[in-house]
Amino acid sequence: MRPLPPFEQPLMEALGLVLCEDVVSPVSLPGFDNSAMDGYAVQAADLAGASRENPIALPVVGEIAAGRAEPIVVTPGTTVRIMTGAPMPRGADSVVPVEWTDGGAARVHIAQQPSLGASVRHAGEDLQAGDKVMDRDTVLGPRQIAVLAAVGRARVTVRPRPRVVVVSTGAELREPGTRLGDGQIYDSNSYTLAAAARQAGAVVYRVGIVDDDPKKIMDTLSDQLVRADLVITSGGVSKGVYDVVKEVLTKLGTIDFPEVAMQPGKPQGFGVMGDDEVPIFTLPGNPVSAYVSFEVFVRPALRKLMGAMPYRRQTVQGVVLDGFSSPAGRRQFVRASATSGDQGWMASTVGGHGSHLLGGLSRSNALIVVPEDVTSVRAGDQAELWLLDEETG
Ligand SMILES: Nc1nc2c(c(=O)[nH]1)N[C@H]1C(S)=C(S)[C@@H](COP(=O)(O)OP(=O)(O)OC[C@H]3O[C@@H](n4cnc5c(N)ncnc54)[C@H](O)[C@@H]3O)O[C@H]1N2
Ligand code: MOO
Ligand SMILES: [Mg+2]
Repeated sequence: MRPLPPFEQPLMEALGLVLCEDVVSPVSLPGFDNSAMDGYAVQAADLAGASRENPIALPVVGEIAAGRAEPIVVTPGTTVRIMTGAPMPRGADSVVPVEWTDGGAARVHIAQQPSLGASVRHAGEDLQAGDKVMDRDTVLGPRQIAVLAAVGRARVTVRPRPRVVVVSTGAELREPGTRLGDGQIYDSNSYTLAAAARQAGAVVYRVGIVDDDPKKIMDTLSDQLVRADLVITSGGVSKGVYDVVKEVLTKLGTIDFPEVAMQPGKPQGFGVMGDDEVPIFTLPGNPVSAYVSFEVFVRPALRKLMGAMPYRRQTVQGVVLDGFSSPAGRRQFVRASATSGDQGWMASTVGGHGSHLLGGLSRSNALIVVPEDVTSVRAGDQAELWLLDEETG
């Protein structure tokens, strides 16, 4: 699986994406000497000895607002009213803030001498034309977008959002908003996975429900391939008579269906489909298994397609507040509610451990990771916590 080929995007569309060029600034910042204060541009030497008791009066020979380039010169013994961000007039070396003055328009009384150069922001003090301001592979967030805009970039070269097709398999599934018949349940997985993929930066096509019918699954997946950079299915990968996803995909692609030593999320599938070798994850159907599998396998894969390498999940160490047992030989991901306070991170389990138990999922914001060789976690034990809801734009 390789990162998607880069293309040029308008700056705002690049939010959350990975930069694919080194950015060199064509301009200096600031671009010109300008005032840091609303006040008066002066020659500091004119104000020697100025005090509240004995202010020095200067004639105001003009005014410069931000955005104006007035051809005014501050000669000795004169001043120009100036606003924050306005270009410094020739001749002036310092700015007196309006608070040190009586605010006069034609003539101003100044009660304090500024130090030489005070409140002047110098051309190029922030960065120089020709400076490299950003490295390729940077993930573009608000702070990076700020710098790109400030140096005048309207478009940047980034890797695109992966197009992700999400399919739920299962004859028992119905769309939310419709009536359930006997034995039927609402399809939550396609929503879970679509939401998670979109939040991770993908453009998502939620195809929804396909029956456990090999031909229907085959036709749907073949049809969807044209618009997919990645396909995610859920359900039908265990040992049931109607778990037909494996059978179909063996014909459509080169896919492995391993059992992974984790809980939830034991039955998994990953491989490539079609002539373009589109990657596909076949996640287990149990709702919590599907979600945890997304976090463990799909999120890093999306980041790789987007070019962010290597993917490093933010994890913290925290104290587990309630004890539980954990299966031997499987890495367990336990949904939890985590908070950080004076004592560091603390986590309580929510909603039970069964991979069908969805009720508590909405109250969780973390996963407690229990290593394969640990079979019991006691209240007060330290554990690794995965903080969920990482946003990438
Ligand atoms: N004999 C065995 N049975 C099972 C094993 C096993 O090792 N041997 N593994 C269990 C584990 S662990 C898991 S996880 C599940 C995986 O099942 P499948 O991937 O085959 O998924 P399904 O059978 O289609 O569904 C399982 C379960 O999840 C519900 N489901 C499915 N899709 C959705 C959806 N889109 N939205 C909400 N809920 C969904 C489905 O109704 C089933 O209850 O297999 C165990 N069995
Ligand atoms: O591995 Mo299954 O995903 O535990 O329920
Ligand atoms: Mg099954």
